[in-house]
Amino acid sequence: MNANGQVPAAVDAAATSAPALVVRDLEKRYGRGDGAVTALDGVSFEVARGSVVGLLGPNGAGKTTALKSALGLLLPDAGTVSVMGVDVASDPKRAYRHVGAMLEGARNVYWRLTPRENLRFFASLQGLPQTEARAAYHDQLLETVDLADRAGDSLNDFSQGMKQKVALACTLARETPVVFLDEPTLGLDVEATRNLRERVRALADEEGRTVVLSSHDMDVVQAVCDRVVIMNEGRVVADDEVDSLVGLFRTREYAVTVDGSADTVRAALDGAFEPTAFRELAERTAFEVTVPDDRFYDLTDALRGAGLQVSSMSAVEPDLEEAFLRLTERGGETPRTAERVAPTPGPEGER
Ligand SMILES: Nc1ncnc2c1ncn2[C@@H]1O[C@H](COP(=O)(O)OP(=O)(O)OP(=O)(O)O)[C@@H](O)[C@H]1O
Repeated sequence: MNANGQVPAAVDAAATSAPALVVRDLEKRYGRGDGAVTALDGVSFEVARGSVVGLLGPNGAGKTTALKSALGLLLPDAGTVSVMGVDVASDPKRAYRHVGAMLEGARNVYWRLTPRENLRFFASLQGLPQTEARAAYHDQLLETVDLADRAGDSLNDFSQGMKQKVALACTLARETPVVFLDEPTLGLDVEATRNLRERVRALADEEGRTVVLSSHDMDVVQAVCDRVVIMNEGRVVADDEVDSLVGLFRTREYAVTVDGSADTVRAALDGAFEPTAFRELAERTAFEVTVPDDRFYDLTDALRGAGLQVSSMSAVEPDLEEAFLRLTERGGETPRTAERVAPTPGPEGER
């Protein structure tokens, strides 16, 4: 719950049932002629209300350009964005009332004010009255970023990391239904990172707010996000639940140990599979092998045919980092695996 004990920020009538964020067919090129860079090449995705969605991609994938377009800070060449049902291009002020953003490199806080004064200031800009409940909410936010004991000190003496924490708390103090966080854990220490993870989940689970999070920290993304949208070279290459993306690769890579030599394994599998990471143990050989779903029994048959007895076989547990690397490793070309996770048109389920 927020300072009012309810879902924050009044939502206007047009916005009552639309998804929190709808991005449709966004295109953006920077520059002209030979030097032009295509930053967004037909980007579409939706974010359901009350969910936490990670926007991921390697450097230059177009994440910041997409977020800036969603905030109306940048005009796309084509496509539309709506926030809580409000079209950003035709009604930017109304759309902006629904969204708070902390963009990388833009830490807009007032150095002469204290953290508590900053929070009050950003809340009042949003038209939120100063109540006791709101003051208590601000204390909670300062706890989250581990600055409760510095709440009354001037920011002038704060380190960069501390100012960033204040900026994060100020973004949340606007109590907007949608929050964009660009690299929110950059520069945060372990304790503050853990608090932030919990706070982000609480924003969605307890306050019903929607968070779009861009981060290179896959542990954070895997821990807090319901879904991820992965971009590469200006396109969406995956849009799915975190568990599904990780699961895409779950049954594919196996760690195998057989009774027999590495040479026998190579002779049995080479040409048909690509065994790697060989380790010869006494009388046994351990190796890893990637197997397409429909060829698992070809693998076991080939080993058995060579007289090799399998003493252990386990799926190598992938994580989001592994999924991310596999989905983006092939440059601009959409990876084959992503065809299974490409976004399907149609509304997201409301939570
Ligand atoms: N103002 C600009 N002028 C020219 N090219 C730009 C500009 N801003 C971004 N680009 C280019 O557009 C592409 C997408 O950049 P963008 O910053 O959106 O990517 P990103 O995914 O946010 O990357 P990062 O993770 O490094 O922040 C890149 O090739 C980048 O060089």
